[in-house]
Amino acid sequence: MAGDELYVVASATWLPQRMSIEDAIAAGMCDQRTAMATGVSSVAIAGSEHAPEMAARAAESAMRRGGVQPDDVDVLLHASFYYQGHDLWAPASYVQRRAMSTATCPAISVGQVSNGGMAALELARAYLLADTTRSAALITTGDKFCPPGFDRFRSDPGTVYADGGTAVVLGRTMGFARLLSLASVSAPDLEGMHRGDDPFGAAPFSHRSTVDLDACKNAFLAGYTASMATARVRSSLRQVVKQALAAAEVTQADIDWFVVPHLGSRRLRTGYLGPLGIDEERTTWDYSRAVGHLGAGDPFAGLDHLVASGRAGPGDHLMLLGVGAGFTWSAAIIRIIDRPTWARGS
Ligand SMILES: CCC(=O)NCCNC(=O)CCNC(=O)[C@H](O)C(C)(C)COP(=O)(O)O
Repeated sequence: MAGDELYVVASATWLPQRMSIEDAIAAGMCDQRTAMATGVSSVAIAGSEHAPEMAARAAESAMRRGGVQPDDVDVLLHASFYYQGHDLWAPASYVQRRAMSTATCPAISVGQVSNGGMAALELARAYLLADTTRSAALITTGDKFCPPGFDRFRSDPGTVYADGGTAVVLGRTMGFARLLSLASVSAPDLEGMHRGDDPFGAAPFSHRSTVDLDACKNAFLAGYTASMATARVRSSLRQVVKQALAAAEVTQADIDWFVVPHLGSRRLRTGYLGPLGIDEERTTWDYSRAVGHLGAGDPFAGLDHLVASGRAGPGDHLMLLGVGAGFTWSAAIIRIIDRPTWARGS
């Protein structure tokens, strides 16, 4: 293997139990209109589990699947963006203690809102390539979008939020897939989309008791019209896809699967399927609609689903797409090399 080849050695997802959308409607958590508009069929909703615990469980599973020992890992990057359970604390170190207790490598938290997993993957790649003595990185994500501060069905209309953890091991040793490229593009002129005209506060929830991204978006769009924002979003997405394809020396026609953000059906169609001209059947939509938006973890959950289910196999090219408030977009191209022993059909 050449010096700069990096592989996905293992992936894993830890999800709490699913609530059907019908039960969510019956419980008064979701209205029929939201169910119809988002097309979501069920949502992973944590009970007593908390975000870093779910991340640690995914990490333990990934390390077991990859035969990775704590001392093999040179950096742990934990991505999240909602409350991790304690006010001033190191969730990445909690994940490290739970999943790799004897490790002494750096454990770092990464924040890029819903693109945090992809940002961590990009940082992990650079960290490993910066020093040939470094061999593996463990990337985890974990979030729990629970009341009182978050309404998973109403805080961000168009997206239904779910709870869960994901993990990926990126390394120099041979894995089930090779990371061919990863590109990222940002549009900081859109950062106000998730801030609106709220004043800066002195403590969380100093302006409202529950996250209301629709209020922020509507305030922002008063000055930056929806059509301008939509055009900016679409052009940035196309740019990052073009960069990732070029760096991998493949074309979009070579992509067998698109791992898409777990957005509602309208947002997915208008923001991704339409602008990129991709068929829903070539995406992870039928999986994502049954899980919900896992915060920073969608790309890894989708990758893990395609591989573990056997739907993605040797020779397949996957494009992982991430988007985060800010906005930042990332696209990664990976080629499946082998069907891991933990995958169906192996
Ligand atoms: C806050 C969590 C997070 O980082 N989410 C990723 C960023 N949000 C999205 O990509 C959702 C889609 N939203 C958008 O593309 C822009 O807000 C648009 C372009 C204004 C469309 O908004 P919509 O009409 O879908 O509410």
